Amino acid sequence: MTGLYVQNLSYAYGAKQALRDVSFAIEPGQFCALLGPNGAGKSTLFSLLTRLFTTAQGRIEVAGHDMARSPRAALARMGVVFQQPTLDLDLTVQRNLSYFAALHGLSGKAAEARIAAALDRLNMAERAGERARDLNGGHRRRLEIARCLIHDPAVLLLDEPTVGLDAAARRAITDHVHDLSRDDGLTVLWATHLTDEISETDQVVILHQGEVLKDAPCHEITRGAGLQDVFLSLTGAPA
Ligand SMILES: Nc1ncnc2c1ncn2[C@@H]1O[C@H](COP(=O)(O)OP(=O)(O)OP(=O)(O)O)[C@@H](O)[C@H]1O
Repeated sequence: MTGLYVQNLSYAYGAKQALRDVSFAIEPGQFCALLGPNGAGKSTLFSLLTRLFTTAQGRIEVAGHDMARSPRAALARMGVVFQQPTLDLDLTVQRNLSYFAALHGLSGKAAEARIAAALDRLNMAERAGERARDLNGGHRRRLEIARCLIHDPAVLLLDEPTVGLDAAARRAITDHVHDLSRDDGLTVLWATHLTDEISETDQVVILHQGEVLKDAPCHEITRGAGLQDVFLSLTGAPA
């Protein structure tokens, strides 16, 4: 299986319980929005999914690999875009990608082919020779998404990837990642607090104060109402 499974996950910072018995499953090729207001626990969940933190309470499975028992295999199948950009701004687009490819043991023709395919996928092929510093915010984010595809992951995790972007760039990035799930079969977990990034057919997991309040297709959660109104009434937070 190539999906993402989270079962009974809990995590506390000392006395502060950040996640409480969180469970959800994302089937292969599904786009799932993790929707939660500030402080809901999204970043804590991402830290557990990327193994920055570990917990004895609960289970994570990535593309069939148990995170606790086979962390290397699980992480190898995962592409991650963190909330804070992590590009080397002094390197070209191509060098940013070849550096990342080398970290994953890819070099030579194999690396070149994967880099070309990833740039093409994000409509960035003509930017390969530009320095990352000279790209606008939207293209820098696209470059980070291209980079997370290089090692051929099955599951993509994106933590509020549109923060700081204007409306057009936000729309472009959101559309690109929806395409990756629909056309390429990638399983996507997209953390956000912005309901307009979510499509009717997306799975939506609503997280609030460390607990899952809803886990269903968007249209089942809204039943004709606006997602923003539903989210607001569930969490009491401005969407
Ligand atoms: N290092 C820490 N020590 C203590 N409490 C923490 C720590 N990091 C986060 N928390 C608390 O855990 C809860 C979940 O935080 P988390 O950052 O995971 O939420 P979030 O949904 O990612 O929010 P945001 O959108 O603001 O990043 C919050 O109540 C937060 O204050």
